[in-house]
Amino acid sequence: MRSIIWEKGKLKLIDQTRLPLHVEYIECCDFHAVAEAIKNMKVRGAPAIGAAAAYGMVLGALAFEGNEKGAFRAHMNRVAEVLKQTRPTAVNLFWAVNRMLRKIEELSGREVPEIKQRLLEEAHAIYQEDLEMNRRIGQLGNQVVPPKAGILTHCNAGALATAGYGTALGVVRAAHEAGKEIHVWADETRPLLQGARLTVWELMQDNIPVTLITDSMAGYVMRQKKIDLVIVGADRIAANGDVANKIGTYGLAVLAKEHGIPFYVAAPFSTVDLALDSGNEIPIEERDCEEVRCIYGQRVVPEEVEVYNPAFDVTPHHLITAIITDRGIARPPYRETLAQLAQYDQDDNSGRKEK
Ligand SMILES: CSC[C@H]1O[C@H](OP(=O)(O)O)[C@H](O)[C@@H]1O
Repeated sequence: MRSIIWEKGKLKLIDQTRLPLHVEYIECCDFHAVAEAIKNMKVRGAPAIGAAAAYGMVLGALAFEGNEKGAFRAHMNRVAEVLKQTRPTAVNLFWAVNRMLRKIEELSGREVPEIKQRLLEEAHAIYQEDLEMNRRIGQLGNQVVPPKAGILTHCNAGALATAGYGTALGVVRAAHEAGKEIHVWADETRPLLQGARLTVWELMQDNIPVTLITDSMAGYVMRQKKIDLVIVGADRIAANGDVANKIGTYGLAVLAKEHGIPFYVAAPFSTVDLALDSGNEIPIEERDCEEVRCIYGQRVVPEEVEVYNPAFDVTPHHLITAIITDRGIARPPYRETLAQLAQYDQDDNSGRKEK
């Protein structure tokens, strides 16, 4: 399935808040609609948020009337700020919007109509590159998956969270396609149940064996030796290898360490933020308390109970076995190996475009 479709000058998104019971697309005709879809998690997942925001920039550009370049740039800076204010943790959002702003600067000598067309091409490139990166992540990640493995996942880092194929689930798909005997144990992932609603749905569509567990069962299934490796996605990776990911990831990493189970993170290199020295600097989104009080809009707790709802946590690098990226697998010491992979893109002669 495709979570993001550009069609006839509009952006179509699967409404992920309605899955799996309803497969519905929403149509975004302007950048405000894209911002609302990101904020309300109708589209979610770090790479998917980035791609959606890039197309949001295109919608903003197409709405600009006239050809005065200074006014166009001022307008696009306002569009960028609206999109950047939607969610603070996934660096892919800021990476994608800034890449679109750089493209506008690169084209400062061109006329506005041409800039608009080139922005659409750049958004398509971001989307297509993400798809290619995920397949590369899958290929590389397959190396760490034994011929027969129980794999624990958390949240959804699949096709729905990206331009397609997935990051953590990209590794799962590649192992399955390679004929390995894998069984996925999917954490439901409270409070919004991305694991129960999205990961399970994706894997069942691909006939990949999956068992749903509650988040609190993870330690017990590890103790029962059902798990051979844990693999999760990421929303932001600091220079020292600390990883921000869906709330509950840190606890999984501690449990994996206790049980001697390898713990992998899979992400495109655009998720690495070398400007941040450690995970202490990663902004953690806190979301509406009603997300914890209700399930599918049905309140399940006493009204007005105090709630704390951080959407992410930070897993310290010493709990992470390896970080699987499209540029290679980084292992400790991450500060050095991530910096080497950053250089890889400058040296890469495979014809891939510079970011
Ligand atoms: C492929 S990155 C997916 C990443 O994003 C999710 O967060 P959210 O559902 O709030 O957008 C989660 O952290 C996943 O690991």
